Amino acid sequence: MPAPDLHDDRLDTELAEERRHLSESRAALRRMRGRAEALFATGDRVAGDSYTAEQLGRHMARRVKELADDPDTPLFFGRLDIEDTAYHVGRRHVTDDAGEPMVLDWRAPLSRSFYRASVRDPQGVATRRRFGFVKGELTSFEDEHLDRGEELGTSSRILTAEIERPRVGPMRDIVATIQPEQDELVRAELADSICVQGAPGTGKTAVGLHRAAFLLYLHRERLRRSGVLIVGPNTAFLSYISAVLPTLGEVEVQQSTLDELIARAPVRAADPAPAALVKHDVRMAEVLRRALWSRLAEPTEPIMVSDGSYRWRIDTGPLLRIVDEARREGLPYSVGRERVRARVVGLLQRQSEYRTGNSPSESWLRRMSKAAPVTGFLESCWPAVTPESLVAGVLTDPSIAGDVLTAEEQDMIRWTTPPRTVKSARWTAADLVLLDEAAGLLDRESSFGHVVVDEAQDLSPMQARAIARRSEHGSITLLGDLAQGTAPWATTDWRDILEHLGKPDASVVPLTVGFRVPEAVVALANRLLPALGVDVPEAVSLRRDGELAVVPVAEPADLDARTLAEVGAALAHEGSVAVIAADAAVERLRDHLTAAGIEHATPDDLEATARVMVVPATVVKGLEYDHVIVHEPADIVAAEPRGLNRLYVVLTRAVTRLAVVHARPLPGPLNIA
Ligand SMILES: Nc1ncnc2c1ncn2[C@@H]1O[C@H](COP(=O)(O)OP(=O)(O)OP(=O)(O)O)[C@@H](O)[C@H]1O
Repeated sequence: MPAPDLHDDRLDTELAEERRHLSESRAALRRMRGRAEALFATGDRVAGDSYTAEQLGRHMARRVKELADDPDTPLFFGRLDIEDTAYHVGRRHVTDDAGEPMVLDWRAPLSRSFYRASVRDPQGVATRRRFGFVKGELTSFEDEHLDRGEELGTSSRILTAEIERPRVGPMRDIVATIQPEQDELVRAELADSICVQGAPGTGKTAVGLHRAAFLLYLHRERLRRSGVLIVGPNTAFLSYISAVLPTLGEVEVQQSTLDELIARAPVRAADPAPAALVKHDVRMAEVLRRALWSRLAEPTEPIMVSDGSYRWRIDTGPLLRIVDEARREGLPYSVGRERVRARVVGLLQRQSEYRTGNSPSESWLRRMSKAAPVTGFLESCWPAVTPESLVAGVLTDPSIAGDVLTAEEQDMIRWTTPPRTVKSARWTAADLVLLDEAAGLLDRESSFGHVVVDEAQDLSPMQARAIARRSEHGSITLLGDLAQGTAPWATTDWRDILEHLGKPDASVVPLTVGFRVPEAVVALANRLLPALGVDVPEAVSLRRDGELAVVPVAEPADLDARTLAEVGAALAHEGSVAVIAADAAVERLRDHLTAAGIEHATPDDLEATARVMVVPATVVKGLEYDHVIVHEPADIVAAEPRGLNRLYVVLTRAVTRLAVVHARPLPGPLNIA
């Protein structure tokens, strides 16, 4: 019989101890949750009034939710040994009944060393331990004895396994394996606005979401009041990322597309491309500003108003001064209008005080502010305007733009048949951006404490201004890749967008290490880069595994069948499968899958169990799949002006295998050997 391996024995004992710590931590978390639930149940009885009861109730409900334990997610994933004390690092704090920490939240100051300590700068850490899990079961660990000069970096087995694991379902958090360059961004100060330029799969989305969670932890009360907003490119993307923050215990972050954020009216019409381009141009802000303020007029008549006992009069001279002063104060239009009204009433009040010796009552002041001569004066000199009436005015007669737009541009946005009333206007998506700008000229927009914008390279200047209004008193994290810009107005220089966002001094930080796309696939996609007209660093993939197949099909009629055969081949492996095709081919391909009896889903269906999806090229941004089958790249390129950028996005969605099936010649830049 072979002698027992003492080394293995020691490891087994340690593993058993760690497992015990895990189950004790789970039990402690259950008790924490139990206590929170008990408090929740009695909350309304201890609260003094219904408002406090509601506030307390909401707080407790959130706390109970935050303390939910997901049996499939490890409660801790690392351990730091510092001066003979072991600290387990996990998704949230867990304390024992005496309040002693059993697991430290990954965002706690001490946990920082888990991500940053190195042999060169050990930060007091003797050993860093990473745990391997299979479905919530602790199965292994890996130690780095920093005090003995051992450091694994990206060769960590556990990191590699995490990166290479097959993808199924929505995006997961990366707390266990955040890399030092990512951690620096995640833990940046709340006051700092940053712009992350990163090649596909470098973890930009992950960094943005983890930064939001980190800021909420550190500035809980402040950000709870002002709010944190995540802006993503489309609903499929938002569904994909929606689970990340809740798994990190953050359940109160607003996640929205830009269109949803500014949707003050339904979209019922579409613009021709040239008109949309003009409407998204930053000069439209100036056009709207001019159109609005040109509505002011000089007072030409005095105000004469009676309160039933006396008659009062304000001459045009003082009225002119009031309007001029309010104009110079630079207030939003509607705020200025109310200020003018208040000053007019103030003058009436002074006259009344002078004549009667008494201060008039509140109701007298209210009556005067609504009196017909006062509102009549306002209507002629500072008329009420709504966003809809302002934009409708400009689209009915764009000549108000003067020399800001050329005559040709004015013609492009002019309504051919103006609606009978503003209410019946059929707004386009670009009009909503204008309506939002108009609303911002009329009133103050409330600002979030922090805004994360993903795929930000696609923001138009006017869209960036919509976000600027919502982050005026907060900071932003801008995430994107200039090479993935597909919108007609996509930026080629981050400084331009940052300027429109009102954060010109934000630093632009590159991320270059790719965690998604295998090296061979990155190499293919990188062939497109020189043709994209942007200056960005190439991605370097951490993944040496993965497969790439370019599949020529001789007969165009066989293209779909060959694509289906690739789906069949992919299904023999573990993980998700996506056919990505030009939008026009999507329905047809879905029908083929149905006819072949292959279960399939759409990308925004979170509940779907099917492993296969057919995804239109225009919605695949930000998403990833284990096996990607790209159907006819030439059609994807031909479908839109920035088709090559779209193809670059499409080719960089694969985690394990990419098959490019084509009957037409491959787009030129892909052919460079
Ligand atoms: N430190 C990490 N550890 C493990 N996985 C990571 C890490 N960083 C990123 N990933 C994984 O790599 C994949 C790509 O990340 P993410 O989607 O955030 O990249 P991205 O830069 O936003 O990509 P894209 O430009 O295509 O939108 C995701 O599956 C993410 O979980």
